[in-house]
Amino acid sequence: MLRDKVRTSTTLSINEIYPTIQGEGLLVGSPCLMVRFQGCNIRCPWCDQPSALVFKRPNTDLSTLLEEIKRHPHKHIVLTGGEPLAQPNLHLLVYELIQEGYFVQIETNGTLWNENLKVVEDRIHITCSPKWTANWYVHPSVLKNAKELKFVVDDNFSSHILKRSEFLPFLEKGLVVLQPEGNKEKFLQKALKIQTDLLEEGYTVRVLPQLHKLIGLK
Ligand SMILES: C[S@@+](CC[C@H](N)C(=O)[O-])C[C@H]1O[C@@H](n2cnc3c(N)ncnc32)[C@H](O)[C@@H]1O
Ligand SMILES: Nc1nc2[nH]cc(C(=O)O)c2c(=O)[nH]1
Ligand code: SF4
Ligand SMILES: [Mg+2]
Repeated sequence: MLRDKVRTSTTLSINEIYPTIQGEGLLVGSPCLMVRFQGCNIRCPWCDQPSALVFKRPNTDLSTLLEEIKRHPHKHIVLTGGEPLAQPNLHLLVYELIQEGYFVQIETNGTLWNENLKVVEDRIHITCSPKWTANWYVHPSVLKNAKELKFVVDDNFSSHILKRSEFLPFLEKGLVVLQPEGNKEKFLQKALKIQTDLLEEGYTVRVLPQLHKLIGLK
């Protein structure tokens, strides 16, 4: 059967799969299965998943990956990395997950898109985290489909980034999360100051440290 052939001939580059609580963004607190891919097209100096940036493990075929996912009770699947949209076959996994009734979230730096996702674009929760290491570039299709923008607040971040024309609609709709780099106190205070200043201008942004790091989860 064609579907079986696709499942056994398709491979993806997996770093790790583990159950946890969504520690970031608008879906924070939700029990989820983290599916972390290997490889990323950019390099952020403070990336907290450095082991996922390299290709250490051999690829996994789609059928084996689906069997592993189905062994868990979780319905919320977080596709992350590394950069999940750098996986050429990501769409084939997403099709299968949606077909099986999973809630699919993609954590992405936003620089890449996969046109094969167009047919399911309205059924994925895309969390886009734009990066200065990519000069804040976000692919137009990611901008069109993202449910939230999550900015890491570090020394390079400032609120005028949020006023860029491509990000302003998210700011106006209250769909921006400020995430202090490394949960560091100085970046938490910077994020809170930005939040207060923006409130004076009529904008509401959320400040959310990485919950999993605070409660000792991965
Ligand atoms: C490791 S990345 C993987 C997915 C994708 N490459 C991306 O950057 O969105 C997952 C999330 O962790 C955030 N992140 C990475 N390192 C961080 C750090 N040191 N402090 C806070 N957030 C960090 C990223 O901005 C992103 O929102
Ligand atoms: N608990 C937990 N939540 C997360 N949300 C996004 C993560 C990521 O690395 O993409 C992440 C992570 O690494 N752990
Ligand atoms: S884009 Fe994401 S995975 Fe890639 S280096 Fe930056 S934070 Fe890490
Ligand atoms: Mg992480």
